Amino acid sequence: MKRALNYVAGEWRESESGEWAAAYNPARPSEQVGEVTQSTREEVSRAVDAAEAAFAAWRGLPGMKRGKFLAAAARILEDRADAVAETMTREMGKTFAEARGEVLRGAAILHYYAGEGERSNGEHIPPADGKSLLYTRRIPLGAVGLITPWNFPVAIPVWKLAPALVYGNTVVLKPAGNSSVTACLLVEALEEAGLPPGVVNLVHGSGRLTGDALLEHPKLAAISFTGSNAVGRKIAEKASHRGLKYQLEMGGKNAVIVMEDADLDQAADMVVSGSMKSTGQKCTATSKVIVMSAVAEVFIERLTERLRSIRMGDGMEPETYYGPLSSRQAQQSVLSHIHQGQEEGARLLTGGKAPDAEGYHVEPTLFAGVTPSMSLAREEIFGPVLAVMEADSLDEAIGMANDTDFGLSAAIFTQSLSNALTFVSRIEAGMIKVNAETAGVEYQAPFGGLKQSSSHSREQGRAAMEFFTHTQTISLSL
Ligand SMILES: NC(=O)c1ccc[n+]([C@@H]2O[C@H](COP(=O)([O-])OP(=O)(O)OC[C@H]3O[C@@H](n4cnc5c(N)ncnc54)[C@H](O)[C@@H]3O)[C@@H](O)[C@H]2O)c1
Ligand SMILES: O=C[C@H](O)CS(=O)(=O)O
Repeated sequence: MKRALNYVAGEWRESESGEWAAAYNPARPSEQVGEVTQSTREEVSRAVDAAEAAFAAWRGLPGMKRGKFLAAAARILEDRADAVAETMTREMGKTFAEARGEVLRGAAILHYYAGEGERSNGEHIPPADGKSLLYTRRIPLGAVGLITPWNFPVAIPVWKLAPALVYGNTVVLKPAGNSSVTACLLVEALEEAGLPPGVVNLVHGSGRLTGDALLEHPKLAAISFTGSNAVGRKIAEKASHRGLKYQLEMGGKNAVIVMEDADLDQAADMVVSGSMKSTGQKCTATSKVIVMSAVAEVFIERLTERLRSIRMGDGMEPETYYGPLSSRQAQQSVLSHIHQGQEEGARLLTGGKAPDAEGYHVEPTLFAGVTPSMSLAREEIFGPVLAVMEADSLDEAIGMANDTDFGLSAAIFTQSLSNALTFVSRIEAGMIKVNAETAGVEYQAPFGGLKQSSSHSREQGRAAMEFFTHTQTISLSL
């Protein structure tokens, strides 16, 4: 069993609080997989101090040198993919195959941002007088706080810390409680890559206590958060109160539209994958399908058949399609949404229960007859629950897909270029897919949502530079 310690100024330490939180395997709740040190406010504050102290020297390194540390960490992660993946599976439940893929995705992101250290980060602009030198440059922010969720314990911390570091910032990472052990393995890779002490710091503990301690530290230069809207709103309020730069990526209620001319087998396969992989615990997961009435019966039949063939189980077993929900609380929340859907009159076609087995499982669940006012059509469920709605036109379907406070991801299945372009031009989502599932983003492209899904900056790709740097405009008259 691993002890998740803080990593501050290059040293692994347990908290002076003497308090620990036990971590259990959601597939086998009797199996303890770790214990996580619970930081005090002072310890979080000292982590920011350490990041601030390391900032001047780190920003002073050439970008190429900073990038080489990231590339070294990527290679270490690649070498340890199996071990990190097993820890992730046993800590938060996703299948080993997905966990291993995520670790390699994290390594790929580190390699991508290593390359950023060699790319231009400013531009020369022709001056009005034709003589002076007018140009821009990017400078780092300083010590940055990163608060991350449990559902992508490697990919999300990496897609924040990699750009933060290569652009010259130092960081304090606060992972979610049920991904703390995995976060330690990530930071171990960065440490072994030779990052100087204080460049990366890791603190564990209660979200509220550590979050408040980060947000209140006068030397913190920015905060990047990924998680629920409820917490995001609190962070935005505290950050804006002190004029702190902040970035929020939050919930989603992601729709798929299935047109009459769609390849229905392809659409059914992609809807199942988008809604059920990772047990539906993705911000970009498909949660509602709006199908043209003319093909609804056939499509629902094919969807139901696929969902009933899904095998739940322990994510370490190769034949498992999806594992348990990440915690008992998550399982109960999903079951509560299912119950509310039934109370509101939606038709349960398959699933809907927790199987009589060890682990926080919920069956693949499909509802039909869902109307726009139902909670199944409006609220983020973050579980293996899919709502089918019917429409008679693309115009009606787009209206139903946009009828949400969120705007993260959306997809359409159609063979018609006209349908696809109409969808692209009118759907209110940051991530738009045609004939592909709503989940899955490419790290070299901007990622983020509209409306309440985001604070409207973008992560990943070169877009990350916008948040993790300031732009300076310089005019030299010689
Ligand atoms: N848009 C995206 O990129 C994206 C990606 C993954 C998950 N999510 C969202 O995250 C949610 C699930 O993740 P979660 O359960 O970890 O979310 P959460 O908001 O409960 O926790 C996220 C992080 O915030 C911390 N936290 C909790 N309370 C805090 C507080 N008062 N102040 C500061 N930090 C606090 C937690 O410890 C954790 O590290 C879902 O809503 C999902 O849609 C969004
Ligand atoms: O929750 C995070 C996003 O869903 C990542 S991805 O879309 O699965 O890549």
